[in-house]
Amino acid sequence: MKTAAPLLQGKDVWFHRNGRAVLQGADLGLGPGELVSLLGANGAGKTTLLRLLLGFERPKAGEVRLGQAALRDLSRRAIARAVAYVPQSHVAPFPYRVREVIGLGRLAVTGLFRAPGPADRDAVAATMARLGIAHLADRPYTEISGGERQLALIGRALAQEAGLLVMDEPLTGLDYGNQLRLLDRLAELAESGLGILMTTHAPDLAAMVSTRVAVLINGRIAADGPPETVVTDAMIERLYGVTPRRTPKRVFARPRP
Ligand SMILES: Nc1ncnc2c1ncn2[C@@H]1O[C@H](COP(=O)(O)OP(=O)(O)OP(=O)(O)O)[C@@H](O)[C@H]1O
Repeated sequence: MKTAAPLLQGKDVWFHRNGRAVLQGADLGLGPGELVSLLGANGAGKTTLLRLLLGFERPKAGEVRLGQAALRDLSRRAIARAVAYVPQSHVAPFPYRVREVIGLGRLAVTGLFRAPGPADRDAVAATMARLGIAHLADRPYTEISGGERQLALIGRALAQEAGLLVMDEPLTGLDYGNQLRLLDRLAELAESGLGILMTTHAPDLAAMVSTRVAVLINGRIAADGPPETVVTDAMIERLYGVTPRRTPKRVFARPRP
């Protein structure tokens, strides 16, 4: 990472959509070396909170701060130098090669009006090596697997040289193996100093790797702390309205001998 990441912090954030209060005083922070999972039921407002933390939307009340500055006072480029965003996995309309997708991250560093130079090509190569995807460099982004696509998007974010990474449901659509592999990569990146905030619908997986788990309920962060204190049976019931199951449920009666 280029510089120590500043703290990104949403403080008492309020936001309305269609006259409905989606966020009602949410507090959430992200610092270097943290891997924070944000849990919440469908429609709870997780993506909305991420968009506010990234400066794509402005809170109706409260504020978002990046280091010493209010986010609203910073340019899009200044924010992008500090905070990279990996949106929900998508299929690109154009078959860019993986190295080109990652190269797009350099725009935040070089600006739009300078052609990429050897330093940019080196940065892209180093990023692919770091993520173990150098062998995919010349493959079209549209023809790689969901797990590989997710790594390419993380590569694009890392090439931006931002110290903080915000990801929206990175586990969605990945098979169990790729989910675990991706989480291991994210844990390694956090150990190397990157601050990572991700939304997820997989509390058990989040609990395995996160340094903190935050829970969004009724527009507020209802809990935020170490996984073992937050991801409890009681919290799962409160979040999703179900009792967690760890043993298989027998649907059919056993045949009589
Ligand atoms: N573009 C939009 N226009 C209007 N309402 C929206 C829009 N996007 C989201 N909403 C509404 O805002 C609320 C919060 O949505 P948001 O996408 O932030 O939730 P989420 O927790 O990320 O949900 P999910 O887990 O289903 O992805 C929901 O009620 C949703 O219907």
